[in-house]
Amino acid sequence: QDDAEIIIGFTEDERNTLLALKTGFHNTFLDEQWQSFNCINWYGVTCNGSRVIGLTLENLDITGEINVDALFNLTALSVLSFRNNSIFGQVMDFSKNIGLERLDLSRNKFDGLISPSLVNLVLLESLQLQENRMTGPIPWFDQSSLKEFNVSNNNLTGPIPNTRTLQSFNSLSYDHNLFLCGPPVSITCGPASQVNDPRSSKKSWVDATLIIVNIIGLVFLAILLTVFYKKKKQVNEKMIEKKKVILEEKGDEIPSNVIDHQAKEDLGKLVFVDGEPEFELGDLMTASAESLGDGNFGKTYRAKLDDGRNVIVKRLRDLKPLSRDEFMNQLRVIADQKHPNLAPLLGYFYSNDEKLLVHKFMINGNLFNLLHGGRGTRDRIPFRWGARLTVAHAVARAMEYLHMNPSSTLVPHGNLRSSNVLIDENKCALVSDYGLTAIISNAVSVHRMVAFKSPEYLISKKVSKKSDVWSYGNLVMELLTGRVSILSVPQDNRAVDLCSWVHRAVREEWTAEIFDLELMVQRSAIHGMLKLLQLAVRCCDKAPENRPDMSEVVREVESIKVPNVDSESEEDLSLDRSLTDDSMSATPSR
Ligand SMILES: Nc1ncnc2c1ncn2[C@@H]1O[C@H](COP(=O)(O)OP(=O)(O)OP(=O)(O)O)[C@@H](O)[C@H]1O
Repeated sequence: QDDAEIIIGFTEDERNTLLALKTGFHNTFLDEQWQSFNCINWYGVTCNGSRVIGLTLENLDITGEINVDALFNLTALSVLSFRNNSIFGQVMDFSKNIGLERLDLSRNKFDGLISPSLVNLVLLESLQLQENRMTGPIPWFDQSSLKEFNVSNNNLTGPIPNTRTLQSFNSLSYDHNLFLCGPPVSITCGPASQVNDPRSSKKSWVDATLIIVNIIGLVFLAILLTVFYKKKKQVNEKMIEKKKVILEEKGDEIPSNVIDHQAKEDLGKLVFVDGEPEFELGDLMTASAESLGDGNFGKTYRAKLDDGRNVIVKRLRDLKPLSRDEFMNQLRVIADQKHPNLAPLLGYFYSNDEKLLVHKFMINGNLFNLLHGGRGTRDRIPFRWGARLTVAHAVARAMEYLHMNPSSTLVPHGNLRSSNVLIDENKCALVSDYGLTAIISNAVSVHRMVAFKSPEYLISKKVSKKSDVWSYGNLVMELLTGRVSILSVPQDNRAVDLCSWVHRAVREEWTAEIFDLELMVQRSAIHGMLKLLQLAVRCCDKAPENRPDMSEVVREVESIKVPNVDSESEEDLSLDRSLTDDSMSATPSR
């Protein structure tokens, strides 16, 4: 036998397991390092002479996915760290790694549930799962060995189990999750949130029986309600018909609230903002749908109706516990806000299980993609100064309107960011996702909405219209610098805290580097760009009272003049004119 083929330090199964991992990682560094037959030469792998006991692959930019059963053969493993990579997919199953003492998967992109196999690791001392995308509840960890524990910055939900181990860590271990409740965090759990001790089989059996009895009761109730509502609907329809006949006989116009009333009485019907139903819920359900993303408040789909029309459907989640009437009232307030620079709501839907918003589909996508998409490629369409100024103006006008509206909430938008500015078929900028603070649960708003990242919220837990002004300042800085704002995509590794970055640039006098290079081709625009930058800096002032209000912002943006490109001697490098200065308009032609 050839000497080189003698495996030293680990078993053949272990070596093959590591090679399989390496294949999934697509990491050239490991490809070079993990080759020999002696464990001692393998980067990040620790062997005790015959078995693998440690695997530490930190900060290596690994981007692959790991099979859930990938570590089954590493049965002697006591330390595992994949800290600070970009590994995605479900967390692995550790049921065969019973000697594991330290596990660090922090700062990756793991999603799905925290593996329940971890609760059986009786030697586990340290568990670091922070800064991932894990969902669902925290399993019932009660091993006394566990001394370090961190699940912060994930999307975990539900009550924190009441075990001595989990209760011994402070709230920092649980910070920044979608919705964790109960001690040690300060959010109280609602009556519906209950977590069961999985070891209490008797209790589970009693609970299961109760659940079955409840389900039978609910089914019965549902049948009763359906019969009741059908009857009620028939009576209502007859009454409305009668009312219409009387009004017609009298020669009166039929009031529009007859239709509204009818919709209100009809459980599970789409309510259209502007009068007559254009399609039914059934049409949406049978339409072919493409997912556009999983936003902070639900999934967004583009649905193609049978007649070829596209509409946007948002399936809302994490709402306040609103009754049907409260939800409908709030939606009516949102629907009543009409401005040429606000993305209009077409309709909405409420049932116990489903809350939907229907919007017009904006064919030109969002401002984030317009600003950052295709950079460094030939597909990039230059986004010039005049067009950016027009967007700044359009957004300011929409925000001014929201702020002047008498029915506006404490923070009328709450979540102004570049992905919430849409571009319509006329290249006009429209602000979307306004008014949601009124319906989204406070815990989620606090974690996800831009206004709650403002200095005043961090210091005094207060937001106001001026928090929207701060968000606007950040958005304008994103427009001027062409850098990804941390408020737009916090997890993007290019993302920058633009307020601090611009302040530093101004303080250290490297102002020339502030502006997006794409803007610098038009030298005569510098004066206007500096004016807009000064305005953005004021909007981002730490003290809300020093920020201008939105009306003042509109006036200042309007005072900035766009130089006439034709009269300039300078070179405009843009070949594709489709998104240059003249093509963007502040007001859509409808
Ligand atoms: N009416 C629309 N027309 C076209 N694209 C839209 C429309 N509404 C939303 N989108 C796009 O769909 C994607 C998902 O939107 P969604 O609002 O769910 O999440 P988001 O904007 O990324 O974050 P957030 O939940 O904080 O608003 C985004 O790229 C958004 O720009």
